[in-house]
Order: sequence, then C-alpha cells, then structure tokens
Amino acid sequence: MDWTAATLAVAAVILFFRVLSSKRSDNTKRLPPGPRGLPILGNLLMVRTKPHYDLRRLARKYGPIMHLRFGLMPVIVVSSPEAAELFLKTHDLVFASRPPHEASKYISYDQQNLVFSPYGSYWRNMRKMCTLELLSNHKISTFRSMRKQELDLLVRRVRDGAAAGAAVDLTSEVTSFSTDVSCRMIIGKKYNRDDFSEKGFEATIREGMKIAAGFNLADYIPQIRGLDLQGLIKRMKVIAKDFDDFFEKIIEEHVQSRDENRVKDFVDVMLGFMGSEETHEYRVERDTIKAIILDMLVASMDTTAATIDWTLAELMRHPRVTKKLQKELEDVVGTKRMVEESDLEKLEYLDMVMKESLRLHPVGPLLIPHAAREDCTVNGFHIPKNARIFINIWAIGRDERVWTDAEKFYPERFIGIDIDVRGQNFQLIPFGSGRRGCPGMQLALTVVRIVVAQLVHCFDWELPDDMLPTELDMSDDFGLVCPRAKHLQAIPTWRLNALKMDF
Ligand code: HEM
Repeated sequence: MDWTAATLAVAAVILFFRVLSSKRSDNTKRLPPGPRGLPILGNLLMVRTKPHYDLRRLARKYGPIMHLRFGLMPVIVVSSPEAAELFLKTHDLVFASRPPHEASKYISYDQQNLVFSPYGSYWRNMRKMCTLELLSNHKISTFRSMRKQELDLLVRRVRDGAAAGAAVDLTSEVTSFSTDVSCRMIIGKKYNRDDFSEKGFEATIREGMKIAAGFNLADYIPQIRGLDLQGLIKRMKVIAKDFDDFFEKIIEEHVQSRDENRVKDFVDVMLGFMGSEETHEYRVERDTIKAIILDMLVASMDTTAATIDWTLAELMRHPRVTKKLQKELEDVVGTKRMVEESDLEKLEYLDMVMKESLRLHPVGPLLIPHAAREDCTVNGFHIPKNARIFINIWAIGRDERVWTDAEKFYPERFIGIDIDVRGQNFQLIPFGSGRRGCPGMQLALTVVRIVVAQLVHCFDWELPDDMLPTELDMSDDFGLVCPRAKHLQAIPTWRLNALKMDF
C-alpha cells in the first residue's frame, strides 16, 4: 500500500465515523411527543376546519409542547402558559420569525409586509416605523375626533333601528364602523365603491384573508409549489392585481393632494419617508407602502369588529353583567351624555368584561405562526430550525387547570388579580407577546372599549323572536381572524332619555 492509498483509507474511516456519530447525535435529539403521521402528508389530515379545536384535542393526549408534521415541515404546538412563556419570552429571539408564506408572496409584494415578513433588518425597520410613526399613542390620539364622528354615526343608525322596533344586524353595523374607521386612518377616506374592482373592497379583503389563513399544501410541501394543486395561485394573482390597482390610485391621490392642514393618514406618513433615507432611518419604497397599507387594513378591520361582536354577544347572554356594566357607566358618565374616550380609564368593570371576552374569544386563536430561526432546546426537547410554531391561546384561555370554571363568562374572576392582556401574563395573551406581539394593541383596546361602552350605555338590548339568552348560537368560524359564525341580531331600545340626539 503506498502512502496516498493509506491516507485516503484513513480519511474514509474518519469520515465514516463522523457521519455515524452525527447520525447518532441526531437520533438522540428528543423531539416533543406527538402523533404519528402519514408518509408525505404527515399529520395534515388530523387538522380540519377548526384547527384550534383539533390541536387542543391532540395536546390533551401528547402534552403542552407537541410535535406534528404538516407535509414535510415540522410543526410545534404550544398549549400551556408556561410553555408559551418559553417560546415567546425566554427564547423570543429564536422564534421571532415567520415561515415562508405563499399567499403573501403574491398578495403582499413578496412578504414585504410586517405581519408575514421573516425576522431580519427589513422587518425590524418596518416594525419600528409602524410602532413609532403609525401606531404610537400620540398618532392614534390625532384620530380621536374622527373615531367619535364614526361612532356617532353608528349610534344614529342603531337608534333609527330602535325607533323602528326592529332587530339590528349588529355584526354588519360594527363591521361597517370598523372598516370606515380603519380606512379613514390608513388611506384618509372611506373606501368608495367606484374605487375598486367589481367584486368589491370588503369581499376582496376577505377572500385574501381566507386564502392567507387556509392550509396551502405548497407551504408544507414546497416541491409541489409549481403545480398549484388547489388553484390558489390563480386566485391570488387576481386579488393581488385588484389590490395593486386600488393602492396605486390611493398613492397617486395622496401625491397630488396639497392640503397640508388635514390630519396625516398612514399613507401620508409613509410617503414622507420615501426617498429620504438621509434624514430618516426608514427605507420606504412604493411596494413597501402598498404592502403596509394592506397589512394595516387586514390587521385592524376584522380583528376589532370581531372582538366587539363577541363581547356584545356575551353581554346579551349575560344580562346580569350588562346591568352591572350599565350601572358603572351611569356612575362614571351619568345619563345626560354619551361615553368619551377620556372616560375609559375609569371604567374598571368594562376592563374586566373585555379581558373575559378576549380570554374566551381571542380572534387569533393560534396567533400567527412563528418560525424557528435556528435549532433550539426548549424544556429538554429539540426544536428544529424552520419548525412552525403554533401557540394555541384559545386552548390556554379555556384550560380548566389554568382557569376555574373556564368555560363560564364571569368577569368578576379578575377582581383583585393582577392579570392583564398586554403580554406579560401568559395565561391571557390575545395580542401575543414579545417581539412579534401586536403593535396595534393600544389602538385596538381603545376602539373596542369605547364601542362596547357606548352601545351598552345608549341602549338596552333584547334578543329577537323571544330567544332566551342561553339559546344564542356562539359557534365560531376559523380564518386569519376568528369571528362569530352567525351574525348577531338584537333589538335596541334607547335608554338615555335625558339626552337629546342632536349630534
Ligand atoms: C382586538 C383587536 C386585535 C387583536 C386581538 C390583535 C391580535 C394580534 C395577534 C394575536 C397578533 C399576532 C401576534 C403573534 O404572532 O405573536 C397580531 C399581530 C399584528 N397586529 Fe394585531 N390585533 C388587533 C388589532 C390590531 C390593529 C388595530 C392593528 C393595526 C392597525 C394591528 C396590527 C398588527 C400587526 C401589524 C401585527 C403583526 C406584527 C408582526 O408580525 O411584527 N392589530 N395582532
């Protein structure tokens, strides 16, 4: 044997043992427990139209940190406050990314939005801009009088319904209110039917959200991406074109408008940063603006409306709670005027009602999927790089080990307990927590509280057709946002007789 052959033989033996030992150490990495899956599809068929229910059922068997496989992708499901804290606080930086997402590649300018953008300098820059320039306390206070105008209009519409003695479709009314407020804040005007394609603005937004939330096989088996087996790419291209035409029109109107005195909407603010990187740190291009407009519309319109809707439904089912809330409003506001945003901090029972509603009905029951940026060990379990992380906050909110009488709507459970919804108490995180937590939380809490307070202060409510409170259907509908499955209808009676409606 010459020296060259000997050296090659030794190198081959070393390589063989290296590979063997790396295989062994991979095998010793302990994944969290979970059900066995099918070849290729993995556990995809175990999750049907209501994933939050299916994943809770599985977690009851396999534990609060559970491993599944959707297609070829590892999925980790988190279902206890302690485990949520490990993922969103202890190891927040590792899990602060989002997985690749086919729908937002088409609809959101190649994931240039905030919601689905992977962790990195682009996301950090956009997140900073949104937090400091669009959603700061100062900025949202500049829209206070606009919110009041829209709320007055909502009350007026409901009062007209009260005069007719008919049931009002509260879900539709609250959704229109929320759409109008969001549009005025983000694009500076209510959306106009003529501005959009035939299908209509709201229907297109909803279709986009449905596709974005759905289980797209290509997200889990990237090798079949080009085949478009579910026909989603075709639909997404149509939606993306409709949005792009609309946003181009909006941006052009803003560029042409010279009124310096009006309150600056989000498009104005972002246009102010475009092409001025020397004076501002934000790198904003035209596609960035379009992606963020869509993000803000999607993130604010239906989340806020669905939260108000769920809360009003719980109040209809619990007349005792409604009476107690009306009493608090009479004590703090009186019966001679309507509620103002400045009253909100004094309304402690309202705060408990909102917490209880968000506990039972978080509109993002699984948060938005997070992604592992690198391999990580959590609670002794190996969490592989690129794993999708679902945090089942809906299951946590209804866990009997965490909450006494968990299924019961009982706002008094928060008396004397220091738990709020702002991301520090992991048994109640309807807005998420940590780096990816909701940047619109303050705005959302202001809007949902003022609308609920106003509608309960101004009106008494009765369910139609002699329906008993216990008969109200409370089923939900899963999507990017989880609203009530059926519209809430109720008959209002004006109760502020001392107040003339001259607004
Ligand atoms: C009641 C209303 C709302 C609820 C319950 C809610 C809840 C949430 C949740 C659960 C997340 C995901 C957190 C995570 O993945 O860890 C989120 C993200 C987000 N929310 Fe909200 N939200 C609401 C309203 C709003 C509003 C009004 C805005 C802005 C106008 C907004 C903007 C966003 C954005 C931009 C993100 C993505 C943040 C990121 O990925 O960095 N949300 N929200």
